[in-house]
Amino acid sequence: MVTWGGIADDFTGATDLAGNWVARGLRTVVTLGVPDAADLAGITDADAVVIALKSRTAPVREAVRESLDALAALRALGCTRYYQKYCSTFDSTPAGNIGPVTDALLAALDTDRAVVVPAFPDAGRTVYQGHLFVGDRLLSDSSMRHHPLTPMTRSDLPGLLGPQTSHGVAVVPLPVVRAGAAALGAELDRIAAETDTPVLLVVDAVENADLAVIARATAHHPLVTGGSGLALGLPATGEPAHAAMPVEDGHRVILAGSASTATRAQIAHARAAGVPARKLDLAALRADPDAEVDAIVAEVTAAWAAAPRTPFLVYAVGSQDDIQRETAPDQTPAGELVEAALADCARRLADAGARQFIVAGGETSGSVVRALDVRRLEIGPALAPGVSWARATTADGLPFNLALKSGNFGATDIFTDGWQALD
Ligand SMILES: Nc1ncnc2c1ncn2[C@@H]1O[C@H](COP(=O)(O)OP(=O)(O)OP(=O)(O)O)[C@@H](O)[C@H]1O
Ligand SMILES: O=C(O)[C@@H](O)C(=O)CO
Repeated sequence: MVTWGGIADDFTGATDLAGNWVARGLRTVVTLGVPDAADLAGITDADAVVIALKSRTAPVREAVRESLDALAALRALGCTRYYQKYCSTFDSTPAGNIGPVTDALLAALDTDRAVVVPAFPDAGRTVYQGHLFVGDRLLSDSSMRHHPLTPMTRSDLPGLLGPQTSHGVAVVPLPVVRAGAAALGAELDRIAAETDTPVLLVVDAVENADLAVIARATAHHPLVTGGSGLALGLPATGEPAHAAMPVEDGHRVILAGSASTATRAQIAHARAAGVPARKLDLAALRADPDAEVDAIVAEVTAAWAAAPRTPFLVYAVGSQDDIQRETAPDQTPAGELVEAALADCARRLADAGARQFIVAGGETSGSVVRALDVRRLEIGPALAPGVSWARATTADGLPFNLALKSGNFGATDIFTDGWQALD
């Protein structure tokens, strides 16, 4: 019976949440986009279903509509609890899309509160006094300050969320969490009873033990919101529930559209280790995208011919200077060019025999996975906190091994050593 329904605002985030549910013993399926009736009928024996949307940077109305469609699909599956998954670095703008989606889900579920828990200590995300930290830095002092789509220039969650929601936002500090689930639950009740309108409750958490307390205190809440960390706070229902993941025989490719610091370090490491690589040429893409993709495919297939088991890395950003933030009004933004090119590369390289993909970046993963026409993922072993191998099948039944890596997740050697589970 499906209990949990996840609504994730990007594809890497969806596999991140799914991986953590799997780690707690929940059999979890990820659908890419809102599932139709046929997709729903194919979901059997799952405890949790995550619907991956590409709504993080979509227009607000679209993000809300898609999230409500996802909620309706999850309700149709019989879910009784819902998890709005957004980025552990709270990627959003003053317009949204975190707050508007939470408001809409609260209204649709007719509930008066939702906790806000971006903390994911295993990945270095902690919340203290309502402020979000990335490692030892405030969010606004981290590399997220320079994100090409959602630059995060402040760290206080009420300040970030306030402009995005029509509801009140309260902070529940760490000592209340450390007082245990009963005390935390009583405090959440007290705050919720103070107003007639729903309230968003930012709860501090710096360790997994704090997440376990929050999970217990919210066990009766229809809706929780956060990064994936809160899923790790659930009581384990058994051994990790990884899907069997047959290794698909074929070539390996890494597609990195992410501009994040961790991805850049992973690219530098892979290049230093001799992984054949090609950086997208933005000027060439602007001039003639098909010709640039033709040239990439020719280079990758030649490299595979020489070394069939060696992955090839196609990437967008080697250093901060590569990021083009401004474009003339009549020009396609660089990010769109990159996503379209990597999506095209994915399709063409799959036709040429690629069966094992690591894709870096949430937006990038959305574009790539759509181009591959993958409808659902079954989650396999983890490569890093928040990153798992998955078995993917296209609408035509073509199977892949796919790992969708969030921009700032994964150790430096993930592009060289992340393949071990497939060896
Ligand atoms: N040179 C560039 N100039 C501007 N934008 C770029 C450039 N290269 C890539 N991009 C865009 O930057 C965006 C990066 O977002 P993406 O979500 O893929 O990665 P990320 O933010 O690092 O990952 P995550 O969302 O998982 O944290 C994509 O839309 C990508 O196309
Ligand atoms: O929560 C995270 O940090 C990731 O799953 C993510 O959403 C990055 O795109």
